[in-house]
Amino acid sequence: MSVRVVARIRPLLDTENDRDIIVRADRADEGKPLTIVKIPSPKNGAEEFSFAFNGVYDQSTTQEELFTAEVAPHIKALFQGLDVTIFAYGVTGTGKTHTMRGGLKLAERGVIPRLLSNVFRRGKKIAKDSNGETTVQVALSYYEIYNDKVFDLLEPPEKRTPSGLPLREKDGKTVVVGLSERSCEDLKDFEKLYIEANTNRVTAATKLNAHSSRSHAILRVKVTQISGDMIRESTASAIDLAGSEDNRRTDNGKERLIESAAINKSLFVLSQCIDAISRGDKRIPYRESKMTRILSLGQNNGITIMILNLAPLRSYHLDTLSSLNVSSRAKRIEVREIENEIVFKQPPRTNSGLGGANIQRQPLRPLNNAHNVHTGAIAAKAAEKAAEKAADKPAKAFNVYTDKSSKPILPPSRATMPIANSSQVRQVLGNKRASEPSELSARPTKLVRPSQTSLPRVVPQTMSQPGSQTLSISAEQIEAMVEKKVAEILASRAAATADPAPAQAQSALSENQISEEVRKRLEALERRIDSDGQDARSEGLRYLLQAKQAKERGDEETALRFYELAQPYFPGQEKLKMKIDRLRAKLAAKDGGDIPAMEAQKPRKHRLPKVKEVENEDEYDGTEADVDDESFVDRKPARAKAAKKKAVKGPESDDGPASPRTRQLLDIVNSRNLALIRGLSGFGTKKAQDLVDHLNLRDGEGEADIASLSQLRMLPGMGSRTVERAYEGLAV
Ligand SMILES: Nc1ncnc2c1ncn2[C@@H]1O[C@H](COP(=O)(O)OP(=O)(O)OP(=O)(O)O)[C@@H](O)[C@H]1O
Repeated sequence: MSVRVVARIRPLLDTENDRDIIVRADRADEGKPLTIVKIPSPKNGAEEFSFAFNGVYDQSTTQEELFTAEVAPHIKALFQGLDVTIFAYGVTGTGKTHTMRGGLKLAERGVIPRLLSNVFRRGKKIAKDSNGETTVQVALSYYEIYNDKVFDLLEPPEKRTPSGLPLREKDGKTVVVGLSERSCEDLKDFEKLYIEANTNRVTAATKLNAHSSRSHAILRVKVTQISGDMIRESTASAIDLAGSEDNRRTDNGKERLIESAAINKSLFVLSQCIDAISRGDKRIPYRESKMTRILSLGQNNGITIMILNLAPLRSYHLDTLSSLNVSSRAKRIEVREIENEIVFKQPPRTNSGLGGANIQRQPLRPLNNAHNVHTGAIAAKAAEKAAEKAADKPAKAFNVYTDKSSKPILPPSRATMPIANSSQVRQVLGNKRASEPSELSARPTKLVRPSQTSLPRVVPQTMSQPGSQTLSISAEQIEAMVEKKVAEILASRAAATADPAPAQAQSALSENQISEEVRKRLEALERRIDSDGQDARSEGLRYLLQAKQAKERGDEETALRFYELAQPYFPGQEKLKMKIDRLRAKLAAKDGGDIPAMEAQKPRKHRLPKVKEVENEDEYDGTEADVDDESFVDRKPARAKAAKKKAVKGPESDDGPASPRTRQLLDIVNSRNLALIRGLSGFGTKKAQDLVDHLNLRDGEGEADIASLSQLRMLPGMGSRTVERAYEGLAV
């Protein structure tokens, strides 16, 4: 089944005026359910765009109607062993939290409390119908992803470590290592835990001078059915994503931009994943952000429902178009519906392999079920009781009331109709980046303006990971870079948003364009990067990897965005800068010069000799191939200079024929044979692996073998000393 994508248009708030309504729900045919969202073109109000969804819920839709139509039908499947994921996507203030969490009153309860209520009710029924032979246990995990770091919300904020909890792949699923899990007997238990956890979320956010809605919140409800020695586990995940708004249209200060960059990055990666899946690419960039790793859209077996929340107002116009574009593509994602199999109780394992102080253990699963068992423990009844004292209530806390049986309501637009064809989705804009009417900034925001001091505190979290080589960068520089970078990213994002044509044109470019070989190499590099942990260099490399992949598919706008994201990690690197400049100029030439003026006018100087001098913009075509993308990685300007200097008086000059020893060294290097390279003097496994990865990357770009020692010295992680040691260590 495809990911089911439904849109929900929220009603007007008291302060909003119905004159400003521009988004409306519609149906494909008279008498059919609502499946279409209509919105005018920002450039020409007379023109209207239509986006088709599996279901559309208009302003009058109640919480109960939405739940009954979209979530309740899947509770049965959950108990049959299928995992269910429900996530809310949309701009800040469009009703994601209202939809997922809801309000205080019974009728205002959102998807999450209703889901729990239904789960408990069904669990009780199963136990009763089986005369107590089957017991149903419910356990909760609740965590947030803030600035691409995972924090347990069932633990008090004081217990957080700056780097958050790590993720691991286990049996084909992404698990959060060390995440706590609490058993939950009934709705009251749940209410207490949930309120306490949301208080933790607000407290933690306040400490950072941020707003809790700037993180993605993930509630995981694990249902374990035990019958004799048989166990069946399944999980319902309810995810309230952070707002996907464009910062140019909010009153975000510079400080918030760092945080926004993390949100934008994860949501951008999400949209990249959606694009890649809908194009049928083999490689989906899940690993580029924690949120997408956890969400694993289209990878997880089970049922996925994406709720796109929309505000009907003009002040959200461009953001609404952007989110409509992303989510309407998500419909094409196919999800395998595979039940989690029943497993049998076995003696507990002594070591699960996953560390972490809080990790719970679970019974050993038979290996033949390993592909779909859940990790994480069945939280024992003796699980830690929630702290008695709930401090300040969260801003949007709600009460869960005992469940009253409610009249089932027919789904207003439970559409099983096939997705409308793409012709129904109108092209939105031309190529030019949309300028914003001034009224677009008028919408309310929930963002808290932080103090000036928050920037240096937040930035080093990202930049100062172990292994980072970019620490010399000052807070001011970062601030300037971030400001510039975000402005640029958002400018190009708006352009992409305003014009879905390139994305659709891209879908015509098949993934065959990335050869199998290149894909393998990229994946190898990705794994390598991943194993490097979270250091800033890895982060930079990830962006470079993304950029290269985008370039491979001919998506230069995306490539540019990723190169720009990578830039702060490789400060002072002329090659990268030139690459960015060139791409900008090239795109500007395509777009008729409509790029941020400050960039378009940049003088092109300090070119490295290797790069072809460019006289006019036409000549940019084809100049990419002669630039080694990653040659700046691991290299500070001073170091590059030193390497150059040494190249002249190295083991041997590159002039004239290579000596036998040089030949021998180059042969070993060019063999790409890990064992041989590791055998070189001064090479450890990591260095050897880095070199092989890099050579593979060069291959993917059609670059020739390493022909000289000076060329070798210029490779990432090499340098003169390494080359000298390897050279000296060779017996001729
Ligand atoms: N369907 C609805 N009915 C009534 N009020 C709604 C509805 N949807 C949203 N609202 C109201 O709109 C406001 C914004 O909603 P909410 O906070 O849920 O947005 P959000 O998308 O979660 O924003 P953020 O990304 O900042 O968390 C709230 O006051 C909420 O009560």
